[in-house]
Amino acid sequence: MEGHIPVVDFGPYDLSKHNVNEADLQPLADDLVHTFATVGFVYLTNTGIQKSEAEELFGVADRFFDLPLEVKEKYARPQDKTRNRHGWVCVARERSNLETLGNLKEAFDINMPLSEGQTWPTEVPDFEDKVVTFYERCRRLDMRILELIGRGLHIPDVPGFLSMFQYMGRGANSTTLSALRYPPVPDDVSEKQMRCGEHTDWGAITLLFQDGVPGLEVMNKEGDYKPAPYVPGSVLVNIGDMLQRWSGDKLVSTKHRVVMPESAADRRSFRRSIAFFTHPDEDTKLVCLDGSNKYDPITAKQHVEQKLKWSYLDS
Ligand SMILES: O=C(O)CCC(=O)C(=O)O
Ligand SMILES: [Fe+2]
Repeated sequence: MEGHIPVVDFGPYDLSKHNVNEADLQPLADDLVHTFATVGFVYLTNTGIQKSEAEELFGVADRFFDLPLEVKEKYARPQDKTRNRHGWVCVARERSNLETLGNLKEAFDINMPLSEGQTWPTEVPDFEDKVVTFYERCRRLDMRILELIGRGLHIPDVPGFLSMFQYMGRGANSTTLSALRYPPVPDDVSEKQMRCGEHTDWGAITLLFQDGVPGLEVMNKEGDYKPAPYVPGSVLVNIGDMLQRWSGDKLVSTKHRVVMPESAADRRSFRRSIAFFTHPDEDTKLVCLDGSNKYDPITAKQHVEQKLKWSYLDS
């Protein structure tokens, strides 16, 4: 338990394990679903994804973010919301909710496969290779977590549920890997400014890899924000709005934010994180997994379009 967020050992189903007995996985599946139904967030240890793998990605992202503005502009994410969400997002362009200021963060979003006209930044030669490798590691871990969620929810057709994620990274699926970097806190910063304002994630689940600079806070059952610091070697996983709706509100999409750190040293530091926002294929009908008709069965694509309507400052 790190604060109010449980730490769960994913060892029984880490990425190196094959032909694992279903019965041996059920306790882990039950544990995960219980945590996602109550807290909405969990730290997974022993996933098979090493700390060094995330650090390599922080490194290539840093090399991109350190490039001059005019170079980064070439890779700016298009404003046209109907297009794939791929590219660079400059500091303070996005807001997390309608009340807050733009976030003090810079991002490179990767939504594979790239569409026509979208490119990898050639100024950082190993960017594409490192991102594609890490994306695949996240995708594989995702499929295992989703499988356990399916088992823990006692969905009758778990393979059918997993098949709704089959185009992740390959086709009509809006799963996005976001490399994030928060700049040092300016001296004259407004008290209301956040690194990332209060929000819930939109998708099914999110994998989050953080560096050691604090600031992430997750709301607890009492409605208070509590720190969610980096637990070495872990992956922080949370439920998004789409899976909350899809599960008929059994699993909870919990509010979180990234505040300015307190110590002078941390305020002078960049904060880095990688978020892997996992979505089902665009044409997936979100028919309540519990067999109820609590929500209309909109498609995953319609769900994302509703969320995109208000997330930009300049629209
Ligand atoms: O950077 C972080 O630690 C969290 C970012 C986040 O919650 C998001 O981008 O949705
Ligand atoms: Fe988030």
